[in-house]
Amino acid sequence: KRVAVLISGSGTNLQAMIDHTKNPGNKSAAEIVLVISNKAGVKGLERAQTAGINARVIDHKKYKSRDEFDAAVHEALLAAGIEIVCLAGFMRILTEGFVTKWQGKMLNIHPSLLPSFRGADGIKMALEGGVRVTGCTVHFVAAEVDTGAIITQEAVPVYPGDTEETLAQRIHAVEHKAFPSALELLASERIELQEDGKLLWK
Ligand SMILES: Nc1nc2ccc(CNc3ccc(C(=O)NCCCC(=O)O)cc3)cc2c(=O)[nH]1
Repeated sequence: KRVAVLISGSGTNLQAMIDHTKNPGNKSAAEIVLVISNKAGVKGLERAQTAGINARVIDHKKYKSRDEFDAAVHEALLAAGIEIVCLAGFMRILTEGFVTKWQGKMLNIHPSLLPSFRGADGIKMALEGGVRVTGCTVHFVAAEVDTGAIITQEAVPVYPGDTEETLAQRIHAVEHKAFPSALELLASERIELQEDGKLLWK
């Protein structure tokens, strides 16, 4: 399956997916053929170029509306024959129209055990919430942020004295396993998103 990864920054999850899909031993059903960033000059773009993957910037500030930005992204995905979209630290909320077009084909990774701590700062909220276990969630993208069907989750302990940095590092380590495995499930058609929004294991 032809995969595009949308990023806004360093792209550490992008690197994990590049390493996974490029490793012949994994016999991956996914091939990352396009990386799109909404911000120029971010490390994720260099990671793509180093891996020989087509990378481009679609700057949301250059578009008059969210719809027009999303339409430009959609056009780029169609032009590249994309079948699966992965959001890897992509920080723009996507419009319902775009999400509907990619229903059941778009994955996101979130740094908490959803439905706990939805939104832009899952790690900080877990620390402030005083939880002893948190982790990451890979889910299908639905119009309402961080509510799509859950595919995989990985748990990590929260230790006394943890800071956002130490906890983020522990979560990133499991993200780099969870995202490639969820991508593999979708690319090899072992999972599907049902019409009712529930996950179907085939
Ligand atoms: N419709 C839809 N789109 C998404 C876009 C990105 C992410 C990644 N996780 C994200 C979760 C939250 C945010 C957020 O609140 N950012 C601050 C506002 C930025 C802006 O103005 O756009 C961004 C990404 C998830 C979703 C999702 O679940 N559904």
